[in-house]
Amino acid sequence: MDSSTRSSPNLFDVYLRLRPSLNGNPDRFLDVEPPEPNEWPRYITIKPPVNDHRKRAVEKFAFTRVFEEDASQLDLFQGTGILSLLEGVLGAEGRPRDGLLATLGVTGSGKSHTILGTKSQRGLTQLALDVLFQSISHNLVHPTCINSVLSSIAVSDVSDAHMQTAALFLDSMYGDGQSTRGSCSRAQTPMPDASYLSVHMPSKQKLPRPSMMAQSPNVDGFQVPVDPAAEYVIVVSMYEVYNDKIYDLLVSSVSQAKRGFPKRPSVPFKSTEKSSARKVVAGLRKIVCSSLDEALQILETGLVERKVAGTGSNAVSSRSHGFFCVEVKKRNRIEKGRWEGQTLTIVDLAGSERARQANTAGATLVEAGKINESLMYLGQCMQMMQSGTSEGQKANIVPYRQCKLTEVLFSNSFPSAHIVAQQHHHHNHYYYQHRHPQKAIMVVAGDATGDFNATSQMLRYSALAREVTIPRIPSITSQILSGGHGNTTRPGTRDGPSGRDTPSAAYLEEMELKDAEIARLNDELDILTLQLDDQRARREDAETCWAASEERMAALEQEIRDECYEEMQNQIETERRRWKAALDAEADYNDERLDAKIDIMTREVEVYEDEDAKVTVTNDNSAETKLKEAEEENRRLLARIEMLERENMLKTPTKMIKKQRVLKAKKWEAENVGLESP
Ligand SMILES: Nc1ncnc2c1ncn2[C@@H]1O[C@H](COP(=O)(O)OP(=O)(O)OP(=O)(O)O)[C@@H](O)[C@H]1O
Repeated sequence: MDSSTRSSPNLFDVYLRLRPSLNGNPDRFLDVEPPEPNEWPRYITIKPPVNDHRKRAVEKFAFTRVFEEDASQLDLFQGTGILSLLEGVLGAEGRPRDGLLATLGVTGSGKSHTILGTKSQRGLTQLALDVLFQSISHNLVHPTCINSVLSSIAVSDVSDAHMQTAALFLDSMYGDGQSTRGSCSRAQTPMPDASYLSVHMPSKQKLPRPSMMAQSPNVDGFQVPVDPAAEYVIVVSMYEVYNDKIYDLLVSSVSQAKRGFPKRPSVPFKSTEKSSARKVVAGLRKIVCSSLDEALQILETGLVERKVAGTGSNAVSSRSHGFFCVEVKKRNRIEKGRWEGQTLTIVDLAGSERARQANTAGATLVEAGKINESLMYLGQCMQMMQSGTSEGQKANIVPYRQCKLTEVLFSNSFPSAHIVAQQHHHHNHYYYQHRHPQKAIMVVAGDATGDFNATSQMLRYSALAREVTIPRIPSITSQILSGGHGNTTRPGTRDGPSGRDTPSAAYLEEMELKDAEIARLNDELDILTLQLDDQRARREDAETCWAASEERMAALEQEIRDECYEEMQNQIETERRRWKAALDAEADYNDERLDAKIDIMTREVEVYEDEDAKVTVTNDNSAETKLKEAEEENRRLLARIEMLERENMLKTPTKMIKKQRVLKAKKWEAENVGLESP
């Protein structure tokens, strides 16, 4: 197994750290192969537990180096090349590059122990910070000057961050009384356990005190070269990737809730105005630290937030991928130009969990699915990165855009050129800046006596190389020759002087062939069994991802339905208002028309009925003429009636009728006379 051809020389180094067995369990399924003389162990083999009779294949994995159970935190720090990572981040001697340090492992395998340490032992993060601050101590901007450079640091930041000094941030988180700048009497206050081991955020948090944190191992004397002409600042930010979303860990979810914001807002991973070519985690709170103690306090604050903000299930195991970013920014001491620099990102990846072990209830399933999904993509990316293509090609083939985790982890892993704008005498100058790909170190934590399935699955996608070997079953011939076949008499044998069977040469040859055939079939069977297990594990993972996706789709569907409903309601309301307005306008118009008609009618009626208005009417010529015509018509009609009555009387000389007609005529006359006379 030649891993040198598969592993890229500088892009990714993978170390395996084995933790001491919890209960002195002697049933190890993992063994470290003895190294070549003057070399570190690099290979391990895993064998399924003895009670699993189906599988007898042995899997062998290659790593950059394997750290056995007795390795100390300092061994890890020195042996994993973290110093060279820091050299790249400081970039004093050419080839400045970002650094990535990540840990991966099954729950309980010792990831947090390695990367963050315990109450008594510092982890790789604290050790790296210590060496960093030690190295730049003489060039660090003095704490009293931090406030004056804050705005220039903020201007140079490309990620729309909210820049703050550590002093101000810690004051805002813990209140004046608790600050180190406050009274010294507080120093005696016993700190319960402000480290990551404490699960619940106390109602009033206590400022984590560096003097109470682990001091060992000591890394005094470790130095990384710095640029003597430069002044430095260290800017720290922290976030977690949880269910494919990014959350700022330096924004307290408790105070968010107190201010009436129930949900933690997530922050985007996107390209910004100042970083158009490269995506960044945008809008984070970034803290400018002027000492190691401040940086450690920020780290503790973020770790407590990670525990508090998570779900209840988070109490035991970290379910989110935690990111701790240390930006080392520098500028020329004299020219005081633009702040530039590299970032060291330290990642504590969530424990991988087997689908069947995950709780099948709602959120937990989604969560477990998300973790498995992101770790699966991570595995794919790592395998692709280790394949022997050039860096430029890898950028195209590594599928790192599949989820937030791999996007954040790997988008910085490839060489890129991006345009930088620089202000010079009120003019913007643009130039291409070539970025070297980040250097990445992965520490895989493993327990040789832990969960075989989970561990082997994790090793499969994190190791630099993998090989399956089949242990040969003991030769039947050798068994026969050593007399292991018993007393059975076989064809072609003859009785020897001792009375034992001695097989003939032809029989032995035939047995050898059969033996070889059996061994071959066994090998095939083993490989098939192994493949089947692999496929089964993949299927389970895929099923969990599927279930998680379905749930996500259902949630999305509901969201879209709600949105559509709301939009529909809004449209209906708009339409209703429009129609109401149109109806009102119509009604107003009708009212106006009616009013106008009534007006006209009233005026007409006034002409005929309003006695008082007559003077006005007489002045009106047309009305007067009409009146005269009407009177004339009236007289004419009366005359005609009279004439007709007379004719009638002549025809029907009934007294009665005549009398009626006369009466009627008289009545008409009387009325008309009444109308005419005022
Ligand atoms: N190398 C080691 N030496 C001594 N103790 C260890 C070592 N590794 C782990 N432990 C102990 O084992 C316990 C579990 O380890 P740890 O919390 O680091 O696991 P983890 O992989 O981070 O788990 P999770 O994913 O649940 O957070 C801790 O109490 C830790 O101190």
